[in-house]
Amino acid sequence: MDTIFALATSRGKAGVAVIRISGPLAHAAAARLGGGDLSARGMTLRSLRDESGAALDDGLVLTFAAPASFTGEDVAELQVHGSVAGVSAILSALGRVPGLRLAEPGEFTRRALENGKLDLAQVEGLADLIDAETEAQRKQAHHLLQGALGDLAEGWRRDLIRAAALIEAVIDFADEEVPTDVTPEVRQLLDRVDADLTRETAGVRMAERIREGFEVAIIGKPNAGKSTLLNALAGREAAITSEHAGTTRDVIEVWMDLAGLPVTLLDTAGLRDTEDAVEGMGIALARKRAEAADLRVFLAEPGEELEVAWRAGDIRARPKADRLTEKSGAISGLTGEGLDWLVAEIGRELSDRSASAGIATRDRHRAAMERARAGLDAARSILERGPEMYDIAAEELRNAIRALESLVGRVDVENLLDEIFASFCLGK
Ligand SMILES: Nc1nc2c(c(=O)[nH]1)N(C=O)[C@@H](CNc1ccc(C(=O)N[C@@H](CCC(=O)O)C(=O)O)cc1)CN2
Ligand SMILES: Nc1nc2c(ncn2[C@@H]2O[C@H](COP(=O)(O)OP(=O)(O)OP(=O)(O)O)[C@@H](O)[C@H]2O)c(=O)[nH]1
Repeated sequence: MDTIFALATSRGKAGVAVIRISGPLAHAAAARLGGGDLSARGMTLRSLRDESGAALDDGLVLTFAAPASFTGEDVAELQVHGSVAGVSAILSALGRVPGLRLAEPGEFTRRALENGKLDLAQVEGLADLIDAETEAQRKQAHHLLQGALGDLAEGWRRDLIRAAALIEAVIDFADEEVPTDVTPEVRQLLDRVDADLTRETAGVRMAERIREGFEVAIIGKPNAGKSTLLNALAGREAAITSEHAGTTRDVIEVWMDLAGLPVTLLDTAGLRDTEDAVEGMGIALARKRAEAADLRVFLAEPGEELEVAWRAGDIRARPKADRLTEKSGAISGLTGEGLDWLVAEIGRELSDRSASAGIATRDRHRAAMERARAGLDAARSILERGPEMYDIAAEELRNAIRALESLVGRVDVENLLDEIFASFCLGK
């Protein structure tokens, strides 16, 4: 097994930078730069030198002995000053140590997976945690990293294994007088797992929104103040505003952390009948994006006809509050009036929906759970046809069990790994 190394912190000026080394030569390599033996697990301040004895930096050297490390291998960390030149000098010196090579993106985590330190769903959680930019994303990713999905899958797997064992006992003792009516218990086990899988599968959609972000479209007539509102919420001039109706034509997207939730706000072309071909294209695009968005904020007076279908949870805000005497439900991007109310409304609606998010967060999870349910449903209906069909039912249950195992990467995932690790940053 190669010994690999990489900068684990991000490149650039920083207080401290961490260089990680993992593999059989990790401790020897750290000792070589750090001037002498290191304890199997510990932390010492060393003067780091290259092979000619020239000083590189003073740094903390941490050692972890296999298997008690992040990767499960011998690991050493060099915690050095976060200097661009200092870090490159140390990385070059490590590159000259025979037997060491630079790690590929995600390679440390890949080893942690191979050594059973993390399951596949935890690896996905780790990737999400590193990407997390809002509180909701952090919580969701941390839950996954802690192994919540693996725990769930393990519980279901145990139930299905018990159900399969009950069925197989009937097959094995078919000629003998054993209490053969195992179907009530089997049915109960299958019903329970089915209900859990149904709930978890339904929660993936919302969990995906938290992972990827919600789209909130601002729509209304030309000149309603959509771009001004977007800029006020974003806190910067993301979109051009003008008194000229029909200013915005493309969809302008602004990412923001809205009450802990990841939101992409969309500013769209004002909706009206127009002779202008380019504006017309902008309006068509506005409708399309507004319809596909998770939530629509209509800048419109009560009773004003809306040109995009209203859906439950959508919000109507009256434009240009500063010109109104009756202020309820009105906002102004120009004066800031009503913006707290609007942000709270959007936040409340999206967090209500987020409550239905499950632990599973990806298409891959949904697909595995759907395969498990298909096997389980097939087993359940085959069981009804009587004991002569039990072996086929047991086979369907084994398919369901395999699908659950793929959730945490116990089986069938070799071809997925490259894809999953490709998105990792170097040093992770
Ligand atoms: N300096 C440093 N900080 C870090 C990490 C790291 O690798 N290095 N981590 C990297 O992601 C995270 C912490 N994750 C870690 C997970 C496991 C082990 C580890 O040594 N596990 C052993 C021993 C456990 C123990 O001491 O109780 C094990 O699991 O056997 C270390 C860090 C965040 N902070
Ligand atoms: N009094 C007042 N004027 C506003 C307010 N918001 C925007 N305006 C003005 O209304 C005009 C249109 O504002 P925009 O934000 O460009 O409107 P829009 O809805 O994006 O317009 P289109 O791009 O044409 O669809 C500009 O002159 C703004 O300064 C507001 O809250 N109060």
